[in-house]
Amino acid sequence: MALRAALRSRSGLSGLLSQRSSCSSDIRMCVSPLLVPQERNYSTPPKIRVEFDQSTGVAVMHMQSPPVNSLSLDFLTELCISVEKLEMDKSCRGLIITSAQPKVFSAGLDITEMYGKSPEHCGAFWRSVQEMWLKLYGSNMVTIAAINGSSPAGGCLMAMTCDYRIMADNPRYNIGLNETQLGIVAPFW
Ligand SMILES: CC/C=C\C/C=C\C/C=C\CC/C=C/CC(=O)SCCNC(=O)CCNC(=O)[C@H](O)C(C)(C)COP(=O)(O)OP(=O)(O)OC[C@H]1O[C@@H](n2cnc3c(N)ncnc32)[C@H](O)[C@@H]1OP(=O)(O)O
Repeated sequence: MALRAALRSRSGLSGLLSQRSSCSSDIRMCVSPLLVPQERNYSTPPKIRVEFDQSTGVAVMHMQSPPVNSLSLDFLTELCISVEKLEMDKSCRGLIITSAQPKVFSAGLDITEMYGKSPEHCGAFWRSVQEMWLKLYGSNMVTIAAINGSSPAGGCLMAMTCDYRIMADNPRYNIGLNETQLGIVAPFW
């Protein structure tokens, strides 16, 4: 419901984008080396589950945030912390990212994080988006997106930052960038 409300109100999204565009030139400087999980609500189930096989050196990261693994601040924070932990374990050489949700890899940025929120919250959210793709793109591990469902927008961005992508062969699964349809303009970064 909140997504539909946000999509109806383009002004909410464009407000966010104009804010972010104004600080787009210093996005890299905004990125913190470590995301502090201040806003993680520990009473909720984990959104990320990692299985690491010591014998192969390969970790599988299951995204398990119902219904559609949308990239909320909490989700991105957990994901980045999980990647950091694996990075610190030198025996982990490869990372496979996949979805535990049926039919959807990731629905992209959580629209509800961009609608009716304070500038501070929007800033923290945007930094977490940047942190996610910089961390995956810059990872020393071999990263693979096992795309077992639709992966629009930010979901596509996440997949694109991996070294390899393998997508389930199902005509119902979509992947690509749809910001223009949403009225979002990707800022410089
Ligand atoms: C912008 C620049 C960013 C970075 C700069 C760096 C690089 C630039 C390069 C890339 C840019 C990356 C861009 C990111 C922008 C975004 O990601 S904006 C988000 C765009 N996402 C979408 O438009 C996806 C919309 N959703 C869908 O298409 C479908 O929901 C989906 C195919 C994923 C699943 O379909 P289905 O299984 O039928 O489920 P429902 O549609 O019924 O949805 C179930 C509930 O989930 C809610 N929901 C869906 N998507 C989102 C979302 N993105 N955020 C929050 N909530 C979402 C939906 O409302 C349903 O909830 P309800 O049951 O109604 O309560």
